[in-house]
Amino acid sequence: MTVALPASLLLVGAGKMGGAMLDGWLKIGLPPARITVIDPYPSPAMQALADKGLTLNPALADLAPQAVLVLAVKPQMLDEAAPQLDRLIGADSVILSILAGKTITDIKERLPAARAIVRAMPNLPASIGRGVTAAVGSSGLTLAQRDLAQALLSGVGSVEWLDDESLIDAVTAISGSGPAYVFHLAECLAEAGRTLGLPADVAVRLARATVSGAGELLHQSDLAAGTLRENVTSKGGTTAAALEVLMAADGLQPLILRTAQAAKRRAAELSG
Ligand SMILES: NC(=O)C1=CN([C@@H]2O[C@H](COP(=O)(O)OP(=O)(O)OC[C@H]3O[C@@H](n4cnc5c(N)ncnc54)[C@H](O)[C@@H]3O)[C@@H](O)[C@H]2O)C=CC1
Ligand SMILES: O=C(O)[C@@H]1CCC=N1
Repeated sequence: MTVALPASLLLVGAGKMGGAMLDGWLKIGLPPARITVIDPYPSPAMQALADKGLTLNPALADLAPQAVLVLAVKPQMLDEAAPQLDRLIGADSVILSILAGKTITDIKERLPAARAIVRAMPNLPASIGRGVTAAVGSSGLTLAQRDLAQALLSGVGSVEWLDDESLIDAVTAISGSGPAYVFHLAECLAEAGRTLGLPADVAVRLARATVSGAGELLHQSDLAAGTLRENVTSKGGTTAAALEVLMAADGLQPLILRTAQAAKRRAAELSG
């Protein structure tokens, strides 16, 4: 079943993540003429889209209620952004929030007119249509509104619907922030390569190709990550020697756990 894209969509905050999602929505056929963007510091890409029919920073008093309002400002900017939005919420409007930490209750407090809210946590690979988003719907969300949110979110990658909003902070710690951990792995591999004597530019290229190639293999393969790891590991070989360090009791797993716990704690601090 093809679900229609929204008749009107207001994107509040078109930075790295809002901009990435917008790119995806344009690619799946949402016409620029149906999109309005509010951002005090619009990127050149946003200005270019305005030339193609997207409405950029209009007088909000002139705007009709919107089918979908996407909240994509920093969580700390919600208080500043919200007051002007309430009158743009109609009886059937869906609020789609991607703000880390901000709960459905937090959003309802700022937008009293909101009935249907989807709290979602996407990630940056959305910019190439390869994101993963976990989402949870508020009590007032109808099936049709959930389908509309699904149509938008699946336009930028895969979607996991959750019943329990309290899990979203854990999602933020794993897949929301997760791409940064992977990019840092590429930085660490390159640094290790330099320390082992490789020219810096060669080390950067090897690390980048290794992380992206392994990621793509994981994407294309049906095999579990552990099986793919074993496929690299010859008995008594170099990878086995490396993994003895990486998989030691004080190796990567406890470090990643502490990493994710720090992110989850911060998400909780951003609520309210
Ligand atoms: N960057 C990421 O990988 C992810 C970010 N998020 C969430 O997305 C949201 C945005 O994060 P980023 O895109 O990284 O930040 P960003 O700083 O790149 O984008 C925020 C945008 O909001 C604009 N803005 C500031 N005040 C505004 C206002 N009053 N009205 C409208 N726009 C305003 C800024 O000019 C900026 O373009 C955050 O709430 C974050 O938790 C969620 C998942 C992943
Ligand atoms: O760093 C942040 O707070 C946001 C949420 C997940 C990724 N970026």
